[in-house]
Amino acid sequence: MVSIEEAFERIAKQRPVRVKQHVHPSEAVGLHLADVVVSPMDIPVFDNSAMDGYALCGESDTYRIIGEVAAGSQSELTLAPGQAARIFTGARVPKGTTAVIMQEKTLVEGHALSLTEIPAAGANVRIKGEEIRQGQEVFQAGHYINAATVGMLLSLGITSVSVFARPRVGILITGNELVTAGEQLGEGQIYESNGGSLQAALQQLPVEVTGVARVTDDLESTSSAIRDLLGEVDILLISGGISVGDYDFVKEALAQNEVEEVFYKVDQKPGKPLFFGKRKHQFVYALPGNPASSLTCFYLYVTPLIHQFLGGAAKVPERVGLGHDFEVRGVRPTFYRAKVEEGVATILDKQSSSMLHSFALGNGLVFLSPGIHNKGVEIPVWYY
Ligand SMILES: Nc1nc2c(c(=O)[nH]1)N[C@H]1C(S)=C(S)[C@@H](COP(=O)(O)OP(=O)(O)OC[C@H]3O[C@@H](n4cnc5c(N)ncnc54)[C@H](O)[C@@H]3O)O[C@H]1N2
Ligand code: MOO
Repeated sequence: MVSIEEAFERIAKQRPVRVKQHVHPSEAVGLHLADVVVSPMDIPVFDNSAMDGYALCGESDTYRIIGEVAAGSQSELTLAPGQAARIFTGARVPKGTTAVIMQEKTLVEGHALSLTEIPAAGANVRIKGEEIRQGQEVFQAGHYINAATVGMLLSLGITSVSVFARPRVGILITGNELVTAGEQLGEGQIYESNGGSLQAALQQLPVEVTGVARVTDDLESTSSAIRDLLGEVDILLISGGISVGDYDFVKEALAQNEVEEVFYKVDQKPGKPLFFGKRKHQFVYALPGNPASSLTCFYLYVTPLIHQFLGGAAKVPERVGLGHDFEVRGVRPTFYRAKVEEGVATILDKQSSSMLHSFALGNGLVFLSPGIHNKGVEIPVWYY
């Protein structure tokens, strides 16, 4: 058995093989850039107006309006001192423009324009290249691609970026007692839920879920299902069958498939019988079958490895205040499902590892060591 810190460390030490891939920016959100991005062009692309109003040439009280430029139009208009042009936001400013005045600050009579305020030189003109220059490094390798990055790349006309590929993740569910929702429950049976909750948790991350497979509790089928899945995934998540019962075959089946143990059992509650192992460049987690244990282990120990595949850093837990006195009975350091609001954590009722309701009502896992904790102490939280 390892400590929680040791388990985190052994995962952090892994160096998954990151695969570079070229994708359209619209498919890259949530990923990290594998290479620098150098701008192929200036942004703004040309000098243009930031306002609907009038392009002016020179400083004067009145101007003569000699034409109009709309956004997207191709105007060859050139202004001489004392001349103005009607202009709209985003339109290229005519040659000779010294400033743009917004229309609210003008009086117009026919072709005569007078100003109620004198604009500073260059006012309301967005200059070609003022944001980004052609040849400039726009993003470093490793940059996290958020929605704005997608927009920025498209505004530069970029249609292909190099990213680290989404890891392929497979799920294998063990348990003879499990029945799929929608089917009839027999004696001693329960509805299967870990496949769905793990898949849902994965859907919130940039990974490719290869599928959810099911296997009965026997060594041969478990071993052959693991063999098949290891043919197609980077990370395999197995649910259940990892404890010490007579029908728990996962550990033996992993050994049969040459999956080396990195650790087995963590001194924590819930999720003690967690197994983490690897085979060459592939990783396997055998998550304890209890629904809250399986999801807790996923958030704590699977997500950091996924971030390593993607080229990002693991999330550091935030610190929040404990909203009430609380005693951790027993000897195992414990993760509790909590509702965290405005920096204050309330530990929810019904925390057994078989219970998902508190997990569903909460928004974070808080960590407490055994003993008494007073209201207001700072504790770490992993939001989910
Ligand atoms: N003698 C011991 N027994 C147990 C120990 C122990 O140390 N010694 N550890 C307990 C702890 S802690 C956990 S956690 C569980 C983990 O056991 P397994 O990983 O082998 O999981 P299972 O036995 O297959 O299932 C446990 C529990 O969860 C339900 N389950 C399993 N899979 C699903 C699923 N996909 N959807 C919904 N519910 C599921 C299953 O019916 C069991 O009730 O072992 C303890 N025992
Ligand atoms: O490790 Mo188990 O999750 O406490 O029930």
